[in-house]
Amino acid sequence: MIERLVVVGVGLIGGSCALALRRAGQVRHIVGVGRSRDNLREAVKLGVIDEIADSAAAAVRGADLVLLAVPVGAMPAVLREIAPHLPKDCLVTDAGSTKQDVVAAARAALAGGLGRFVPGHPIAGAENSGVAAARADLYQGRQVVLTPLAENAPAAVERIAALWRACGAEVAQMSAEAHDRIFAAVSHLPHLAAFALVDDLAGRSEADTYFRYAGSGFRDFTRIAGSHPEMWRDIALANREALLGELDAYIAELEQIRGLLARGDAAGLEAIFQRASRARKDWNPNS
Ligand SMILES: NC(=O)C1=CN([C@@H]2O[C@H](COP(=O)(O)OP(=O)(O)OC[C@H]3O[C@@H](n4cnc5c(N)ncnc54)[C@H](O)[C@@H]3O)[C@@H](O)[C@H]2O)C=CC1
Ligand SMILES: O=C(O)C(=O)Cc1ccc(O)cc1
Repeated sequence: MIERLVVVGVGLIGGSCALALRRAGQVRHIVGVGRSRDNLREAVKLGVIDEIADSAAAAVRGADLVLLAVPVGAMPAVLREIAPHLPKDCLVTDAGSTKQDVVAAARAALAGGLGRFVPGHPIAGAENSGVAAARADLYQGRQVVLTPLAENAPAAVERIAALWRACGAEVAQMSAEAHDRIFAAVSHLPHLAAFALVDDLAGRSEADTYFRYAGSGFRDFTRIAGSHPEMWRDIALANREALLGELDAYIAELEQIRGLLARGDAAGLEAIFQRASRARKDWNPNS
């Protein structure tokens, strides 16, 4: 049982975790901290948090668990603010979409107390943000990746893993480096590609006509272009090196397809489509 859970950033991700833990009967009192007073008032109204704190520093006094669910660019300042006020046995975890930058920020802010910080990333979410989008079942059947540090005691890692399992998630572990390399390819690049396509079309003089006729393929490819701009700015910059590598690989693949198309190479095009179609169906036949 968590006696006092502090959620810094009560939006889609932090709010959903609070709702899930409450539903699982794992938490007694939830304190929310954030930038927007209106959002926090809504969080109280929705039963996501019990109390609004004026600052992260004030909130963490007496806490036994702190979840950081702010955009990754905001993590360093939050970690610096809470560091001097964390009770001795209080664990801190995060939900940031990138891990090496958040770990570096924790290392700088917590120094000797680094063992209390267990980095994490729920692989569940949506293009919607804010506490109004939070759902108790967001993590049901989804994966959470923890990237434990050498400084973490096994019991600390297990406590955070148990927290996510109580939310309905399966928990995996890998290094922060492996995490950022993998998610650059399967999450960060697709978001960039979707933003780019929609931005290109939206900037055209006949944009309304294009959008009027766009069908389900366009909808599926671009749903995530409606995602939170500030959050994705932070993710792209935090994972810049890996993302640049993935962008180069994707551009090279597009260049290859462009060459085949320009030459009218039907067999070459079909071979690529064949490989991709089979891989996509093997990955997830039902979606
Ligand atoms: N949206 C998604 O699908 C997923 C997001 N994440 C990560 O979770 C974190 C939160 O994302 P969401 O919940 O989607 O965003 P959100 O926008 O719904 O919630 C973030 C909350 O943090 C608050 N906030 C922003 N800067 C702050 C600051 N400096 N101090 C205090 N509060 C601040 C905002 O007011 C907002 O209430 C991000 O690090 C994101 O990368 C991880 C997995 C999925
Ligand atoms: O909207 C979607 O489908 C997503 O891809 C959600 C998402 C966004 C960011 C993450 O770090 C993890 C999952």
